[in-house]
Amino acid sequence: MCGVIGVVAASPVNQLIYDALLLLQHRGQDAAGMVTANDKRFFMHKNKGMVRDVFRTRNMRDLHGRCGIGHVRYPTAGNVDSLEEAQPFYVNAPYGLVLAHNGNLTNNNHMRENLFRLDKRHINTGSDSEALLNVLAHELDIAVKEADDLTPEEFFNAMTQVNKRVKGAYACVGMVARRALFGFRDVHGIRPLVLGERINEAGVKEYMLASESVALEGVGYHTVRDIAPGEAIWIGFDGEVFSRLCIPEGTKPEFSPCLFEYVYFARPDSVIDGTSVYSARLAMGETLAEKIRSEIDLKEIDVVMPIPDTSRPCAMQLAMILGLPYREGFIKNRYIGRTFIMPGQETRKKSVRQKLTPMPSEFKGKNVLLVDDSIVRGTTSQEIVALARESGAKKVYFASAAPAVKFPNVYGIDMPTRTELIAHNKDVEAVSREITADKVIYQDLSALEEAVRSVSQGGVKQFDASCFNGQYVTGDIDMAYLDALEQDKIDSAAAKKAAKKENKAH
Ligand SMILES: O=P(O)(O)OC[C@H]1O[C@H](OP(=O)(O)OP(=O)(O)O)[C@H](O)[C@@H]1O
Ligand SMILES: NC(=O)CC[C@H](N)C(=O)O
Ligand SMILES: [Mg+2]
Repeated sequence: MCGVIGVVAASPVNQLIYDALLLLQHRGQDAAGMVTANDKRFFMHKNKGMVRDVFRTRNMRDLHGRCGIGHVRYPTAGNVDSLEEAQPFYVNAPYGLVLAHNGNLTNNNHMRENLFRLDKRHINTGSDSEALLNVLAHELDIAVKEADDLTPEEFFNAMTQVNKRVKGAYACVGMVARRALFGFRDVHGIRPLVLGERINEAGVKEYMLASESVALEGVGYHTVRDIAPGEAIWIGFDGEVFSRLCIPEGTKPEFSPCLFEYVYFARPDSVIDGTSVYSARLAMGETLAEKIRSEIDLKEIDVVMPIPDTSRPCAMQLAMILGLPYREGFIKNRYIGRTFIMPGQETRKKSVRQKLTPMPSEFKGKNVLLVDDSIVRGTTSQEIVALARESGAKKVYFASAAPAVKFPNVYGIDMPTRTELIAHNKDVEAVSREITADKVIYQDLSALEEAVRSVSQGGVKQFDASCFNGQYVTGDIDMAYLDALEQDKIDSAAAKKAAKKENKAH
């Protein structure tokens, strides 16, 4: 679940993009990058690590220009450790293009094969984003050959072709050298992308595209609107804006934003597709409270506690509705990032204990109801229930604002194998046993969807909820696809292990 930023301004944008990327850090902690542009060329810097580690003063000094794009990466395709796959990506023709991508393509292998065989382009990394950029470059090349020059019209024609060839989730920003900033969103609108603007001191309009509204509001822009599913936008370096729906003829894709953005990924202070994430999380707390009321005698619960950070609004509202005391039983170490998006199970497990410390006085002799936004691999819940018991809790109930996660996510969340999901092939009692809770209560999917819809001002009717119900909105995912994905993961883990062994031997 990466984060992207794009800006066209009247003064240097390096610091602005840096600040906006910091506000998107929760979407990707593994790598970060920025490309700026002046009237002649691009300037790029990217590396592995968090925003603060990647951009040093000396790097910032070299990022010239008043237009630019930025990216924070949470890898879902290719090699997790690879610097080569940090974004943005660059191709030199036509005109010179750079791209930053949030999402994950579901026809990556097929596309790469076609790029090589038909378009005579070689992709030297495993990144789906680099492949996407090459498809765009190829289609732009064809569009400009037919028209002799690149205008927004040719760009939109090329984007319609891209949307024909590329499947999966993609919310992107990019630039054409010396011409424009552009952005586009896949035809189902799975990943978010929002447009903002501001008027600077000289009265000139400046534009920003961002994965989440918090990134643009936090740096002094205001939200104009969400980019629509299948829409592409072109913001010339001269400030002229054009946009068009680039949905291939004969297709009628349904708008299906990712439900997990509201559950976990997005910051609560963002508004995505007209829906406040914070209000959605409060509403989740209300519906979950009703489920708890029907499953547990409330006299059995002494106290409600959130698992910081994401579940806080939900747990708070739930406690209020149930009339139970709300307490902070776990103190979060502010210097440890999000554990779910860290690579490697060992790191994730260790980090949960580093991140959350129990307050023994809140647990001693009490029946506690712990509330989290989701239980995915069960890393957090397993550790947390053990910590609660070690701290003297009598009974430990565990409630999840999301339903059981039973299927892989193929649209930009790194959970590609069914076996790593704690609820795969297990009923709720088996999950309770596994995390050693007295009882687990999951929110029902219909209640979760209704909760988000109830606060939506943007007319969102349906969601991509594939990790809960196994229904993939792009229509190209079946058992064979999921099996192959799993095999890929097993093979690459084995290859990594073998390489490590060989390195040691030398
Ligand atoms: O079952 P799991 O595989 O452990 O995944 C679910 C947990 O991971 C996330 O927390 P994370 O620490 O990433 O971020 P947060 O601080 O925003 O809650 C999420 O909020 C759950 O707590
Ligand atoms: N989570 C994402 O959005 C990842 C983007 C892209 N698939 C990558 O792996 O770099
Ligand atoms: Mg959490």
